[in-house]
This record gives sequence, C-alpha cells and structure tokens, in this order.
Amino acid sequence: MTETIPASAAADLAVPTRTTAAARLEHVSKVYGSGDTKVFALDDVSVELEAGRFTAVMGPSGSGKSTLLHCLSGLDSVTAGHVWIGDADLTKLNDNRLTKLRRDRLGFIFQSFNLVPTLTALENITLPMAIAGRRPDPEWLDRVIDTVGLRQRLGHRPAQLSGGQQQRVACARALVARPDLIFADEPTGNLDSRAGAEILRFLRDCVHDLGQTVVMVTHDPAAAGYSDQVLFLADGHIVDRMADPSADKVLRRMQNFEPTTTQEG
Ligand SMILES: Nc1ncnc2c1ncn2[C@@H]1O[C@H](COP(=O)(O)OP(=O)(O)OP(=O)(O)O)[C@@H](O)[C@H]1O
Repeated sequence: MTETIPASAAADLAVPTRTTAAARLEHVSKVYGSGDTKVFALDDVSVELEAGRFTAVMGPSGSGKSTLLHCLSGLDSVTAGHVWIGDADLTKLNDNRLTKLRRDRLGFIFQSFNLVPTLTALENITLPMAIAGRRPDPEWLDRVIDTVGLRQRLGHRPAQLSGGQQQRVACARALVARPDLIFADEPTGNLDSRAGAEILRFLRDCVHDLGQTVVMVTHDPAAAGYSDQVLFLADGHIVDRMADPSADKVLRRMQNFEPTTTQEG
C-alpha cells in the first residue's frame, strides 16, 4: 500500500491557500512551439511551496519537471499565469530586478555546473557573492566546505577535480550565500551513492536546521526519500503528492505510475 494522496485530493492540496509560501505557481501554463508542434509543458498548474520544506519533483521523462523548476525560479518565462517568490510576482519584474532577485534570494544546483575554469574551487564557490559585493559568513563557509568534502581541494581548478568534486563545488556555490530557496535539478546525478547521500543529507539539514527551502527535480527514488514531500508530474500536470516519502514508497508509486490529466487550481 502506498500512502500517496489521491490525485483529486492532491489537486486541492496544491492550490495556493496559505501566505507562508516561499514560492508558488498560480495557473501557470508554459507552451512550446505552435500549430502541430505545440506542447503544453505545463498546463494550468497551481502549486504552493511552503517555506522551510524540502520538495522533490518526480515524473516520467517529458512530464514538465525541468520546465516547472525553470519557471518557478525565473529562468524561463511563462505563457500564462503568475509565479511568486515570497511576495514578488516574477511575471511583473523587469530583467534587472529579476536578475537581482535570483542573485540575492535563489541558489541553483543544475546538471551543468558552469564552473569558471580559470578559478580555484574556493574562488568558484565564493564568486556569486563576490559579484554581489557580499562576503560569505566564515563559519558557514567552513561548514559548507566540510560537508561537501572539499577542504583538501580548495586550491584546485575544475580541470584538476573529478566530475563528482566539480558537482560538489557547484553545490557549495549554491549554498554558501544561504539563499531563501535552492533549486536543484538532479543534483546527485553524477555522484557515487556515498557522495550523493552526503549532498542530500546536507540539503535536508539546510531545510530542517536553517529553515531553507529546497526544490529538487530527481528521477531517483532514494534521493526523493530525503525530501519532506514529493510532487508527481505527468503531461504538464501535478497528478499526485506524497508526504513524508521514503525511497520504497516513492519507488512503488513510480512503478504504479499511471499518468492522469488531473487539473490543478
Ligand atoms: N525549448 C523547448 N522547445 C520545445 N519543447 C520543449 C522545450 N523544452 C521542453 N520542451 C517540451 O516540454 C515538455 C516538458 O519538458 P521538460 O524538459 O520540462 O520535461 P522533464 O520532465 O524535465 O523531462 P526529463 O525527465 O526527460 O528531463 C516535453 O514534451 C519537452 O519536449
């Protein structure tokens, strides 16, 4: 037996009703192409992400997971609807204000890390804060470095690091400014299971100890098991929501996955 909430109830749960949201989508659609090639990557999705929670986003390939993350984090524009980060409506911000909001309040961990090849690991980690004219809190910087296991590699350049170590630099870079929200797209995709588990535990601690909010796209039920809740997407809709997931529960849900087109909002 899974403990997932039926899709119809999930729809109700996903409708924005509280004011403590770190982020929310309000009737968001994202359409790619036109005519015969038109794709509704997101189709009238409304969802609220409460502050201080770790949310995993799962679903079949092409269901809209990355699109949801990109729209939610202001990396991509929406075709219709509104996107809120706290009380800021991203669809109303000009490019400069959107860039500033992303820089000051959001952290990103994506599959391609875009480390600067000429900078050391430490310089890469602190670069976004340096650009913003801010200094990292030394204690927090130390904790981040130790947690991601980079203490012995701080002077190395990306080419001198393994793929896993480069990913850990990218994680540290996203975490060091203590952003309100961290958006992660398959953050442990190329890490071995031990290194991946360390990153996931660290993200979970950021949420539970420091009140940060993490939204993570993953295909891995074990990774989703670290989250507080899982949103399941299919065909551009949120079709289910699982509270207090475990890897086993998520795996069973994925195995039984029967995409429906339950409408949100
Ligand atoms: N730039 C684009 N142009 C046209 N169609 C796109 C574009 N980006 C995404 N799509 C389409 O939108 C839908 C959702 O894509 P998205 O990448 O969000 O899915 P996903 O769930 O993240 O998939 P995966 O698990 O394979 O990464 C897919 O049908 C995809 O082909």
